[in-house]
Amino acid sequence: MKTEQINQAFEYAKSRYAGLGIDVEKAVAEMDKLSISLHCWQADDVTGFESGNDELTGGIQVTGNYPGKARTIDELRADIDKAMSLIPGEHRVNLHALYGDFGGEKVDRDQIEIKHFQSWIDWAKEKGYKLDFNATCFSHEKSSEGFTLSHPDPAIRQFWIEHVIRCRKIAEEMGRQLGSKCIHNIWIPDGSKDLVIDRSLYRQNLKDSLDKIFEYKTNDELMLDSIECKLFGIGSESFVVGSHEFYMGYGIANNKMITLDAGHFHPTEVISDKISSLLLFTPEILLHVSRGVRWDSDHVVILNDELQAIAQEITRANALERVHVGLDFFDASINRIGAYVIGVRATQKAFLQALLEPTVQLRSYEANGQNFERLALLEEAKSLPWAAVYDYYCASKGIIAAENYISDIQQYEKEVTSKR
Ligand SMILES: C[C@H](O)[C@H](O)[C@@H](O)C(=O)CO
Ligand SMILES: [Mn+2]
Repeated sequence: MKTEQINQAFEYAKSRYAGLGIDVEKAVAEMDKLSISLHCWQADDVTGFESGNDELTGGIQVTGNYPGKARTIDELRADIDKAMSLIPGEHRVNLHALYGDFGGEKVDRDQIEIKHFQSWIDWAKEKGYKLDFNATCFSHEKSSEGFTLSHPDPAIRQFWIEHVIRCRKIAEEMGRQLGSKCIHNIWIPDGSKDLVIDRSLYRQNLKDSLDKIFEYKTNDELMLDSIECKLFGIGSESFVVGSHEFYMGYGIANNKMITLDAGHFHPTEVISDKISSLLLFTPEILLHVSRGVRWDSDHVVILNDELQAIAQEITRANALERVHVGLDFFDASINRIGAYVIGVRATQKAFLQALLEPTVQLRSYEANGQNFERLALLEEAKSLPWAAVYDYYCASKGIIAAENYISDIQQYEKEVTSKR
């Protein structure tokens, strides 16, 4: 696509939207404030850099063996940089505790410290990224029985409590050094393949562990905690301790953020419809933008109906500042950097489309009971020239617009990832 075409299309889009009372420049400026957190684990199939630990457990699975997976911290950082170079705006990087810079040393999870993440902070500072963080309660011998913070053995629970407290301290320091609140997410794999009699026991254990974890008070200006539920995982089909009800109850009672992962609910259940309810009761929300397909909750994000609905719910509720947006998928069957770019661009497109929606008119139709008019305008809005605005946004930020980024990724694959 040529610059001239982008500009012409944008001018047309601007006047088309102006006719509907929509200020395109304002929508673009709002979109530009949306900072998306890129999950580091897409680049290396959730392997991380712990010494001697490369088995992925916890009921999550990466399928595919496309060549070019990042094998070292330097490769992973280079891949994230490459992806960022193809995405307009300023974004964040979401790290997991198993991605520490351990220098080949065996550092157990209950021993990690800020020094193991200092090189990430320095790198982020140099590149202008902000960081988010996650405790890693899977891919470890002490999670091999399927339980961590809810384990019946108090010694195992204590090990994971210590790990999560350390992660919260690391997140706090990341926030301090980078001058931006670090979101720390807690997801645990705890659950069972088959029937469990004493569900209350495990849930009581998880509640007690979380209470102990949150006894350590962090500075809200530097970090915020979020807790993530799941319906089931591979090997935890019959029982998941941290269900939606569990974390929703805990989050509301304890003023914690709830993470809504788009792939963690029943196949026909959508997170878009949970946003306006949760925002009434929790301070903020963390979204894990993902795409469930049958049993898998982690396909590459695309611009589908649910992603559009998520963005619409947030913009219609005027809640962009209360929702943190992170990506969460892992696909090893295609170019991994391409997967990032597809996912972030799709997310940005969904938000831009939502910001360009003729919401004032739609609300007025709704208030007047003009439901045919509401449905008709919603349908027409789908084909308004929002894509021209997105291309213009890319170009205005000096980022390759439209499908032209495909050849850039092919080139990086030829020169870099295919040689790994
Ligand atoms: C690797 C992440 O912690 C993980 O994806 C988590 O957020 C999740 O969604 C597990 O299913
Ligand atoms: Mn998730």
